[in-house]
Amino acid sequence: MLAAGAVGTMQNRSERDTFADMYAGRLARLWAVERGLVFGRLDHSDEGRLYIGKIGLTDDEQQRLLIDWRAPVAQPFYRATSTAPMGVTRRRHLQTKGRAVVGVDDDLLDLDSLTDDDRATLNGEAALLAALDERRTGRMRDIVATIQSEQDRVIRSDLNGVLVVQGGPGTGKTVVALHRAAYLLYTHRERLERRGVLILGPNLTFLRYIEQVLPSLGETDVLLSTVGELYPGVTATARDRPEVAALKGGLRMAEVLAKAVRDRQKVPRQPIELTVGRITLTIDRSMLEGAKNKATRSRRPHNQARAVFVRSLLNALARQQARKIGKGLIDDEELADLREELRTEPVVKAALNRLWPYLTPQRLLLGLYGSADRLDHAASALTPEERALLRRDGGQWTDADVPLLDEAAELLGDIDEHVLRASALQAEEELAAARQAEESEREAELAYAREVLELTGLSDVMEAERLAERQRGGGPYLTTAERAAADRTWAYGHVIVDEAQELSPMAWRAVMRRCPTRSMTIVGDIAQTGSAAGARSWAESLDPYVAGRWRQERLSVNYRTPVELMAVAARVLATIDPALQAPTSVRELGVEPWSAPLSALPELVKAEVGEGGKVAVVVPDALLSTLGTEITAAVSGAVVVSPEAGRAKGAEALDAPVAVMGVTDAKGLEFDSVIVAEPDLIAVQSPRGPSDLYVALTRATQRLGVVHGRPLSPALQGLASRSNGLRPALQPPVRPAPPAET
Ligand SMILES: Nc1ncnc2c1ncn2[C@@H]1O[C@H](COP(=O)(O)OP(=O)(O)OP(=O)(O)O)[C@@H](O)[C@H]1O
Repeated sequence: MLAAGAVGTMQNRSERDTFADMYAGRLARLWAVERGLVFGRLDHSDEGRLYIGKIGLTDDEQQRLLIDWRAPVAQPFYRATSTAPMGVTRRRHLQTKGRAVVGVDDDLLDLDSLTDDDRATLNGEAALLAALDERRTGRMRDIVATIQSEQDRVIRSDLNGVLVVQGGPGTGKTVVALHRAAYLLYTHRERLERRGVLILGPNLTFLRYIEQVLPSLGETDVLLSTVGELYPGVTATARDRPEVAALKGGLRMAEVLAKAVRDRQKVPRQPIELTVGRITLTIDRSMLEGAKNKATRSRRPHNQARAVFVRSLLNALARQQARKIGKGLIDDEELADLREELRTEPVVKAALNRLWPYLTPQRLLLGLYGSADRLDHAASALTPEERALLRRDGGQWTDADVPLLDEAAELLGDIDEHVLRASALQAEEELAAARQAEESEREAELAYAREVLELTGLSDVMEAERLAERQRGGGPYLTTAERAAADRTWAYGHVIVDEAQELSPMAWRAVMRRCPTRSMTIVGDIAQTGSAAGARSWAESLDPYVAGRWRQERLSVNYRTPVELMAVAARVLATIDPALQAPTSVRELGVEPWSAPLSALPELVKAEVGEGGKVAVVVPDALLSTLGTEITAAVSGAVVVSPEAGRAKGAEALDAPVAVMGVTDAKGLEFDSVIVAEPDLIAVQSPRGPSDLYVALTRATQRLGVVHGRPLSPALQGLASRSNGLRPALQPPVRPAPPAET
């Protein structure tokens, strides 16, 4: 298509582009599923043989060659057992390298047909254990070949309603949620392709970690985002202290914002005098009250109610003007003429802007944070100490600000497009004028113009404008996910929230707005809640929206952390709440967790790197920069993930041999080897510190150590000590039996 070049009529060209896009998409999808394209075979007692793979394929005669794993006929591959064989006599797992089969592993489900030899070599779990033992690459991989039955139930659960998937660390919640997205897109293609699927994750590094999974399943059009990226045009680059995040995340902020908007609709005590030409007009209190009442009764959001306010006030002023110039009673037409004349008078415009300003969410929020007076008024329901926590001048947006911006956008409503365009143009003109100014003035003016754009949120408006232009003007084709990402009011067909226990009540409001049909999958573990504003129970988070209408599935088997490591984590879990149950690990490796002095950290990191695989050092937030510097100086290629790091840094950390990070950035990730520094400092760094420690201790797939200067708490005492590069008590790992020969 591309070689044909851009020739012919406009229609020809546009057809060519459409086909080129379509083929490119198909090609990308086929490349993405190349690894492990076919991984299973089902032998049925009656229907013969079916091959199961990542996508469905037919030959030129439309004969089925490969069944998509999501198709209903593929279900026995995941669900059949020897007690309920679902018509299957044998299930075969195929391991491939490139296009060659390198191993097979059979489950014989019809036990009567087994020979004695079969019985001796039968090992149904070999494929799973082989997959779990593989070294980590820094990116999550799909698990289509080894989905377990309890996971399959979650993946194929009905599209409608809210499904909560509760499970301990490593139970596959994330990977299962991603496979569910692929399954739902396959089964409800028509509905979901149009409305899109949104997946929310806890941080940008995590999004990088999971971003390959859906493309590898042939699905490319899903939007991955964090709550901090949910508001188009704003990127949260800072993190609030726990007490500030907790305050901003609380529902009281909804009322504070509503009040802050009302406070911007002013009725001054003193009348306002305006000189228009040779006469003086007066805006008095009763005119203002009347206009404000009409605007409030219109029940429109602030920026749209402004039109009602302005019209009412201009009518009153026009009548006053008519009286003053001796016209007495005027008809509607004359009234309209006078009103339009007044509308363009600079003094009138300025007065209207003071009385009922157009507001962007950014301007409202910064205006509130930036003024102690405004805070005292709007946030009178908060204590003085709480109000002080909100005070700030400018600065970067934080994750906790984003749901507040979203809430403000609801209260304010959109600004008329022509007003936006005019203001954006004006701001751009100011910028251009500043560029031409004298060198000495230039810097200051430029900075000012930029600040204006930034503070008023017009920089985003212009972004949005450009995007709208792309959409209108036949620019590059936008996918559903791209269009949805740019539109704050987009209603998704399905929303998946991962690490959902971290969402604050204000964040839930923002998420629920994006899914009016409430078709959602909520994935998380209440015991891992780290955010001070996060959930203490699913009911507390969800009942305000779907009371009695959400269903829960539990995942109980840990596929990540070996038994030896999980035993340590379980002791920490018991300190949070003795009633909490750690998931059961599926593997035993014979490698004991160890402890060592903090001073040995750089040496131990080197030793771990020497053993191979990806290494993470999880540290208390307060020590991130010192320990980060120490490790990057000692180990080449080590990368520190700081809260400000964007997606690029996150990806760098995943690819590095060693990554140093706080617990918030380690959420949802996994590494071959993990060293937790000063565990007891992690446990006290925030009110949810013990949960943070539990998260840190459950990130490893193979090896775990702790280094400490402070005494260890009882839960961590008794670990084998390791002060040099040597690993204590290394025992030969218990390996599963080799797969059956065929
Ligand atoms: N059926 C399976 N086959 C192969 N690997 C699996 C299977 N289920 C889970 N895993 C692997 O187990 C690991 C943990 O999965 P995942 O990260 O989804 O767990 P999680 O429940 O989200 O954990 P956490 O709550 O700690 O973030 C991943 O490496 C995943 O690929």
